[in-house]
Amino acid sequence: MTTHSTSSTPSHPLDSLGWTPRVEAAFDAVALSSEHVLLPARVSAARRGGAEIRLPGIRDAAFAPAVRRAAHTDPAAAPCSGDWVAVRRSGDDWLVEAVLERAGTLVRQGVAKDSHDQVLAANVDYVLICEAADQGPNVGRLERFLSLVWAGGATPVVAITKAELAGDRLPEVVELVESVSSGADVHTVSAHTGQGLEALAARLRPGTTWVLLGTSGAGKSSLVNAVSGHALMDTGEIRHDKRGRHTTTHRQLLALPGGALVLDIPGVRRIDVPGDESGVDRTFSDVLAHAERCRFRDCVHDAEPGCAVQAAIDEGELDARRLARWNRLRRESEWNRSRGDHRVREERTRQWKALDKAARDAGRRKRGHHH
Ligand SMILES: Nc1nc2c(ncn2[C@@H]2O[C@H](COP(=O)(O)OP(=O)(O)OP(=O)(O)O)[C@@H](O)[C@H]2O)c(=O)[nH]1
Ligand SMILES: [Zn+2]
Repeated sequence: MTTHSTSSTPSHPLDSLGWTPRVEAAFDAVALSSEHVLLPARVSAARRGGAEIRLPGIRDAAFAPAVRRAAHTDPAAAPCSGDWVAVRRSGDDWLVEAVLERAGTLVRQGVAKDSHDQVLAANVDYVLICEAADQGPNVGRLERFLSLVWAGGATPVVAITKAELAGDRLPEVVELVESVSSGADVHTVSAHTGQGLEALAARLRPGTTWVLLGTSGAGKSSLVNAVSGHALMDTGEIRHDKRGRHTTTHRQLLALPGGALVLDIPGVRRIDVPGDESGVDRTFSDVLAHAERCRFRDCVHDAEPGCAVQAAIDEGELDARRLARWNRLRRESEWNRSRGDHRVREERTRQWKALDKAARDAGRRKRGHHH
């Protein structure tokens, strides 16, 4: 990697991993209360029962097999890609003592009966949502991705990839994407012609952490390579010979030459809208703005008198299909929330039962002593 140390200001050795004052404060709080000497490290890849970590000055990722203080019952508390952790040396191993508080996460909703939410990436500043210009675009998918990103607290940026393939349709594609991306910047790019790469590269500020989202073949890897000027990621053609993606040499925390970091997470196939409805609300903030002017507070924007949403549709300000998609995502979000609540309730009941039984057993033992 090229180093850009032309300025005289000494940079913190952790800067290249995305170290920030927020993370520093979180680390200090943990380190000060520990009896051990702890070092901060960043997780480049999560593994079952451990994590690959990066420490400054140590080239290769180390494997940290034990997670001491992360809750064992909740997989969401186990280290994931992008996490900052406090580690200590133990013989030849690094032990993860604590997972530091996260900001900006990407969470896969646990929708199956017993499934937990799974944190795919942590401490993410920006998510670049890639949608290929020659395939649609699929605005419904885009809205799902946007909801997911907003709910996790990261900032979405949209990239219309393979721009040159859209030909004359490009302006139409851009307009459509922009019409559903309220609040997110849209970049029109091509890894092949170089269109829009400079503008995008300017947004990849040093020390910021990015995740790329998009369907397989959307051009994510090609874009990272083109924007960084290096073949950092395997693209479609190369992978053909390798069979399958996450091979042994696969690095999940990539440092771009400009200083930004890219977390390469396994493909997000299913996009379940998070139960946290704030993501959907934020994605559809334009529709919500109309809804605020409806006559009735509990307006369902169907056929009520004085419905400002329907009025906006009649006036051509709002696409009726967008309203339909909003309703659908809100329902899904509500459903996922209630399932999550149900799971939490069941877990709590289980815990209470176990506690109750333990108390009864203890009581029985005690009484046994008296007799
Ligand atoms: N014409 C054209 N093709 C592109 C462009 N960017 C990527 N491609 C092609 O699209 C295909 C998929 O690109 P990748 O970069 O591997 O896509 P990806 O999103 O990383 O795919 P996954 O790793 O499977 O998620 C490859 O054959 C690329 O050559 C572009 O700007 N223009
Ligand atoms: Zn209404």
